[in-house]
Amino acid sequence: MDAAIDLTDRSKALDLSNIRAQLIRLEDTITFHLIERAQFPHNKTIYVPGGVPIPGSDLSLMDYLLQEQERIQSRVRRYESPDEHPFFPQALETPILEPLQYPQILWANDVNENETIKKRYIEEIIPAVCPTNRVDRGASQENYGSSASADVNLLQALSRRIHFGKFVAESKFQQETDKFVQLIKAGDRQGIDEAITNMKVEQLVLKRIETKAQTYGSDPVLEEYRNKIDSEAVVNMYKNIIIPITKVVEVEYLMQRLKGTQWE
Ligand SMILES: C=C(O[C@@H]1C=C(C(=O)O)C=C[C@H]1O)C(=O)O
Repeated sequence: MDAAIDLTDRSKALDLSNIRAQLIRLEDTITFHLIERAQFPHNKTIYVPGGVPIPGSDLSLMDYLLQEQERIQSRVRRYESPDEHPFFPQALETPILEPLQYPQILWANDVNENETIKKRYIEEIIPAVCPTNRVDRGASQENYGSSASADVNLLQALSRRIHFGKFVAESKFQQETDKFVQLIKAGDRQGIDEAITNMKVEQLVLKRIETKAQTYGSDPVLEEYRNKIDSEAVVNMYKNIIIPITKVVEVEYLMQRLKGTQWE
């Protein structure tokens, strides 16, 4: 997919204020996808391999839909973009569109936190945002397809947001190269984590996402349409899952940053 931030312009892509603006924009995407998913109950069956019989596949319904979505979107070069990371890399196909000419912005790395993202999404995020009090009445009566479609949109948005940590890390590396070279050469992950942490920005993110969840989750006119999403659950998701995994991406990206450089 062609990214909203111009990744064909290296200086713009590594401007920290531009990157943070993109993270803010992704808050809207994630909040609206959460509201969509929270319409439906947990529907735990769609996350269980074999829970819904799929001809020719032993994947869960959600994994199957995610894999096939990535397959078709790879054909319009979604995964050529440096800010996109597949959950099923083995399913990607050759794009039918001509490749975009991306300059080298990020250093070569193999950081991909999607397995962690998906595991925590299924085990922690869905139970927190979806009503779990309804009995699952099975495929013939529950919105399995709509739930899985909303999951795919959400997981792709969460993956993009979290892996934007690579651009943040590269930007910070270029701003304080000597400091990060020393920490990376020492293998000091804790020190790198402290160096990339900006608590003021994190607090602003949490305050903003709480306001967005409350605002987007309520109809501006009809009183009865309020709290379509649990804003506390959304804040906890950012605080305990999204921001921490983003920082893991930053740290692990930086741990690979000296490969092939004069500092190695
Ligand atoms: C993304 C950044 O790096 C870190 C991660 C943040 C996040 O995931 O929201 C916010 C601030 C930093 O602790 C940043 O500095 O903007």
